[in-house]
Amino acid sequence: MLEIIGLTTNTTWMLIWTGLVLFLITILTKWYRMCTYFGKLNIPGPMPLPLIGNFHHIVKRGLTYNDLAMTEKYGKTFGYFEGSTPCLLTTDLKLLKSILIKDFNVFTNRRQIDAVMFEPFDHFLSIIKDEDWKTVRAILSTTFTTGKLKSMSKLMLECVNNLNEGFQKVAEKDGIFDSSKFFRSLTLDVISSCCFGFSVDSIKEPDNPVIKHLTRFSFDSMTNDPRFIILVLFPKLAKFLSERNMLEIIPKDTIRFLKELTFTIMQNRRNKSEKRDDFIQSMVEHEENVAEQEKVEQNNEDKKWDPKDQKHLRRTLTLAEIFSQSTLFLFAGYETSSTTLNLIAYHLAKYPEIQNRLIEEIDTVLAHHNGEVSYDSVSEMKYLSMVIDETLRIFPAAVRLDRIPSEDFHYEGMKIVKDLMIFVPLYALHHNPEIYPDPDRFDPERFNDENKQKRENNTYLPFGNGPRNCLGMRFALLEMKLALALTLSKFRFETCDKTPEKIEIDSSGFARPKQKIFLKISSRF
Ligand code: HEM
Repeated sequence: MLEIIGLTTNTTWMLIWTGLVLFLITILTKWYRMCTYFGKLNIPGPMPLPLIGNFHHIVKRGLTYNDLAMTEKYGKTFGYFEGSTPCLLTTDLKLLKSILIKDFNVFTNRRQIDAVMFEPFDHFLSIIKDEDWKTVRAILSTTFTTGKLKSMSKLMLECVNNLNEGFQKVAEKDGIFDSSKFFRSLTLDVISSCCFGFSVDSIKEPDNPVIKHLTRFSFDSMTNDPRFIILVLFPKLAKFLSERNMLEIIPKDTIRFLKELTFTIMQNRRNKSEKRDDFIQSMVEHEENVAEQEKVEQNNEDKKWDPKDQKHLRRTLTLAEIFSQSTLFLFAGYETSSTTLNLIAYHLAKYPEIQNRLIEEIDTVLAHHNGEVSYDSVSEMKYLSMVIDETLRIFPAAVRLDRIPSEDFHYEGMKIVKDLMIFVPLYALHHNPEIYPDPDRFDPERFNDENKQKRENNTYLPFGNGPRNCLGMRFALLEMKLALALTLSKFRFETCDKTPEKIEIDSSGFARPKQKIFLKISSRF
């Protein structure tokens, strides 16, 4: 009996030891491959640690500050590891031109994270690839034309008026407000109204179920959120957990609620029981155009759609695809625009002379437009653009661009292999003192015509560049200009005791300030 037990115990220990040794050998082999990976491609970079690669630096310094520190240390182009995933970071202007524009056919796509390839993420324009991306991008672009934006500006102004009502109430008390909270409310209302087709006032009705569900699209700092740490460091584990409903990015009830809402609104628009100048309406109009064109084609052989320039517009989006894009607009447009507005208000409060000059411009332009804040009047406000540009330089709301090459690519002796993750660290690019001397200083003059012309292309990329740049750029700029012009025509921002002296950004990937920004608002009249 004992012999048998002894034998079993020994065998068990043998198995455990063999397992451990095999595990160690696997880790060491993998680590060795990681250590030699970039050297073989002739790309410099830091030594990785086993399993986590160089991720510990991101946790320690924060995503953006780490990008800056590594760029300063390893130069314009280098490789490093996020977990065991090799990544290339570059701020080399010539390489950027290749990646974003010249060799776009090689660098068309972004990475797909397997663990999140389910509804609504699976149809996101930002994630889909190649021809599918081209088609959906062409269809969605019909929503962001000048004509459509002019119409949408009225919906945006309704939301800015709600914001100003909120500001008025604050100004009548002590004037102190949490700037991020107010601007988040604004951008949430704008996305809800323009992209989901549903009008809300989140300052007045914070308990509205739409607000409750939409705000679930905001995330904690990447390095504080275990879900993102698993996604980055252990993508296979993330996929395994996600398939078993153990890694939830957005709660299921929120997806169900918003999907039903989108479907109902879409049906109402299709049967013409309501009409609004928003994204959903654009998609219904697109469906009608395609149906109309098909009718024309059936009746007239000569009027066939020119397949060369119109081929992508022949298809219509499914309801699931439309819902997915509305959700993407929320992801892409909510945090980015609100963070930027929050930081603009902060800088205006800190630099009263800049705010005075901006207010002067707003008053002068509005005097020529019967006092009306509109698409046309804000388009004439040059200094307003300069203030927004400089804020997005110091704090690029989306802190990195990413692409993956579809084939091996050779650049100045380096081999950029197929499927290698490529990142463009915007914070590091925008803080290069050779391009922007004294880079932490807030100076909108960097964006006057003369100074802009002096700089090379691709030195300023808050909205990316090339065919895959930000689809919502003009939408976001319009929203921010309308918000600032209307607000500053009535109010002035000031600092208060609770205003932070310096801003540090977190690792959410959105240049979001770590500190709450409290400001004071006072009525101008
Ligand atoms: C201050 C506000 C915003 C900033 C700084 C910003 C920035 C960016 C950046 C850097 C990219 C990647 C571009 C590239 O890879 O070259 C991007 C992509 C995108 N953005 Fe924005 N964005 C903003 C607002 C918005 C808004 C309001 C929307 C929608 C209404 C939007 C929709 C998109 C979409 C759909 C993409 C993916 C485009 C594609 O893959 O074809 N963004 N944005």
